Amino acid sequence: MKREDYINWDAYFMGIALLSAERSKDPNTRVGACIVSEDNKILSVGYNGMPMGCSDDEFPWSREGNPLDTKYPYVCHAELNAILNFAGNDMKGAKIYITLFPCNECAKALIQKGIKEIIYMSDKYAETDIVIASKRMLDAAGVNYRQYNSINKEIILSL
Ligand SMILES: O=c1[nH]c(=O)n([C@H]2C[C@H](O)[C@@H](COP(=O)(O)O)O2)cc1CO
Ligand SMILES: [Zn+2]
Repeated sequence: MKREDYINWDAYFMGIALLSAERSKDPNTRVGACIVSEDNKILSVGYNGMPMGCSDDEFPWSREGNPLDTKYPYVCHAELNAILNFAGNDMKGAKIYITLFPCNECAKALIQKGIKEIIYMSDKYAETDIVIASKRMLDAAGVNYRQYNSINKEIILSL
C-alpha cells in the first residue's frame, strides 16, 4: 500500500517557492517563485534579489527615504528572476507559483511568456494601483489566478 500523507502538487510547488524565498536578503518581504509546465515539471525558480554584480551589502534594502537610497529601483522581482533563469525557450501554457501576487511589471512579463495560471499565497498589496493594474492586464489576457489553498501541513527540513 502506498503512503497516503504525501503532499499534493500545489503544496509541492508552493513549498519550493517558499524555500526559494528563504534565499532573499530583503528584510521586509521575501518572495519566491516556481514556474511549472502543464505536465507538472519544474521549469525555473527565483526569488527577489539584487541583480548580478550589484552587491547585497552595498545596495540599499530600505523602503523609505530618497528613492535612490531605497531598494525599489534595483531589486529584481522573484517572478522576473524565475523567467530570466529559465534555460529553455518555451514556457507557453505554464503555471507560476508565487508567494506574493505579481506586480504590474511582472504581470506583463508573465503574459508575454505565455503563462496561463498564477497560484499565489499572499495578496497583501491588493489595494494598491500596482496590483489593480496587474489584475486588469491578467484578466484581459485570460490568465487565470487563484489563491493557494493551504493544507496547513508543516514540513520540517533539517539542514
Ligand atoms: O511581485 C513582486 N515580486 C517581488 O519579488 N517583490 C519584491 C520586491 C521587494 O524586494 C519586495 C517588496 O518589498 P516591500 O514589501 O518592503 O515593499 O518584494 C515585490 C513584488 C510586488 O508587488
Ligand atoms: Zn514584480
